[in-house]
Amino acid sequence: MITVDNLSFSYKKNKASHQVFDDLNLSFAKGFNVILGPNGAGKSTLIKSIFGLLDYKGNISYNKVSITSMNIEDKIKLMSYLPQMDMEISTLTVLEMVILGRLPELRHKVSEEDLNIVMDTLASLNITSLATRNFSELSGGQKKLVFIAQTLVRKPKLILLDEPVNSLDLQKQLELCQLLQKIVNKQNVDIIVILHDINLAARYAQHIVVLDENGSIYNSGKPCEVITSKMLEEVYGVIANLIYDDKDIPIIAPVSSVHNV
Ligand SMILES: Nc1ncnc2c1ncn2[C@@H]1O[C@H](COP(=O)(O)OP(=O)(O)OP(=O)(O)O)[C@@H](O)[C@H]1O
Repeated sequence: MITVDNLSFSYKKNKASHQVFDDLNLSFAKGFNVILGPNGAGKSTLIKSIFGLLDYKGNISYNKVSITSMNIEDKIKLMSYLPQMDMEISTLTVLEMVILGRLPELRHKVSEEDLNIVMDTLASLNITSLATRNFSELSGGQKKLVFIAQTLVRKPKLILLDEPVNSLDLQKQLELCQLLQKIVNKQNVDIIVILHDINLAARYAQHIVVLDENGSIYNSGKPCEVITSKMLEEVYGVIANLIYDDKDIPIIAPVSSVHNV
């Protein structure tokens, strides 16, 4: 899966520079990976680096093949990426928006295969009824699901999702995680998802990477190894009780911030 070696990156504007990573090394596992960490830790920057949007130092590889030196066509074949920021306005319908997700595969016209993949994806996200609606008139959560559909129709080997459950209701959050789990298991796809909901991460992730506020790795491993009261206090500054369900999945019950507010 993805291995990150000696990643260093700074955002630069005019003469100012903001370093996010200094010689970061980490590995993701096959399957369902989650990146956790507080605001500003560098989670989005890490995903953007993997997708090749940033000019970083170091090497990122997928199954030992360097993505860093891969050409753009091969990168697009390998990965699809859902950014955190969504476009709000479009004159297209939902169906047209999702078909756009297959742009690299389209050969001058939309084939029956393209349409089948798009319709199957809409059905798997329970949004078939939105297909002919105008995108701009959807709710925030419905728009999010359209962007997720756009990301999935590419049928990539690696899916990168930056906070995909934001603005989804509780049922849709669970359904999306279950769908991602199904895609991982049935289609042999690896995913890396940024989540702020630690309980969702605990339930669905096979491997968790925790970044601390300095953009360093605090810990990585299986949810039950990584999600601890100590981690919640040291990384998130939160006092929390942990209980375990019958499958030994940790459930966190936050009590308070370590700061007196
Ligand atoms: N375009 C940019 N220019 C300068 N600094 C940036 C830029 N984008 C992000 N940063 C800074 O880089 C650091 C990491 O940002 P990043 O968006 O990767 O964090 P994050 O962990 O995804 O945060 P969040 O959970 O709030 O989305 C932050 O300190 C942020 O202020």
